[in-house]
Amino acid sequence: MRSSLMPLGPPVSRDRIIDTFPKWYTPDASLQLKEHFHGQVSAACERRNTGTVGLKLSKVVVVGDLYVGKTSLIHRFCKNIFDRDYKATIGVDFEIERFEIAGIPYSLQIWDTAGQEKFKCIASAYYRGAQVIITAFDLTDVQTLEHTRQWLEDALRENEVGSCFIFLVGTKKDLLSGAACEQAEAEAVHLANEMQAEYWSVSAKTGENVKAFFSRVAALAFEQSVLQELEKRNSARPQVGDGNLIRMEENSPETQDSKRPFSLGCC
Ligand SMILES: Nc1nc2c(ncn2[C@@H]2O[C@H](COP(=O)(O)OP(=O)(O)OP(=O)(O)O)[C@@H](O)[C@H]2O)c(=O)[nH]1
Ligand SMILES: [Mg+2]
Repeated sequence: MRSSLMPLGPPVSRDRIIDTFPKWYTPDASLQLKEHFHGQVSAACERRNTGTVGLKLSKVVVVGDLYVGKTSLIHRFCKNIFDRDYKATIGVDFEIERFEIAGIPYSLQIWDTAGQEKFKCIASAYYRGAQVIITAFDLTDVQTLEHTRQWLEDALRENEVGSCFIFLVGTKKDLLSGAACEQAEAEAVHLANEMQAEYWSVSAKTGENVKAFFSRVAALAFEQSVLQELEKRNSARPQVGDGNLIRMEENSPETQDSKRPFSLGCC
């Protein structure tokens, strides 16, 4: 199941309002290079005609080795806190973050999973139904980058092929600078391309890029949710066919159009 219904709440905070399509971190490893919402999505949002999108929770799963900073990244974004002390995640945890995107309410359910081997079987039970998979590694520890392939493989096994946006995120950016940072990022960008992932460097300690990163995640997931909603509606729309029969039209130009971003933008 991709998402579940949730009740409407109070207005979202100002820094969760997204009006323009958030940009990528680097064009060398980006899922989409466009700078605006898809035309059909903007039109649907203007008409407030996005169906149940505003009532659903889109699932985001964060995976990666222990100690890379998954919990810290989520806590920096959702609670604006940073804890220097390490407290291992046991199994899984989640946060719900509410946005308003192009005037439409939208929510992410962000799942924080344990990196420790002994909790892996508990955590992996929660991979299913992810719209976004975030594979995190520590920019100062190349081994954790190497392990992201395996984390991604495990998460994808529980999901339909091509149904998830994939991000590769280098954490603890504050600990690296200059040539060392460039070298680590270059290796990560290379791997991100192999994984068909979008690459970001972040720091939970300073907050660098954290909000921009999650805004990008939310906008890509939102756009996909709206397009899926429109596609569902279009393909179910009855049309009068030859001989005055009512038939379901699968190949209308509108339906074809709304499919295009999936092949371009999604993994
Ligand atoms: N300097 C610095 N330290 C960080 C950053 N992010 C996390 N840390 C530290 O790294 C350690 C591990 O962070 P966690 O967020 O608990 O790591 P985790 O990936 O959730 O670990 P598990 O739950 O065991 O999988 C903690 O001591 C954090 O304070 C960062 O951006 N910069
Ligand atoms: Mg943790």
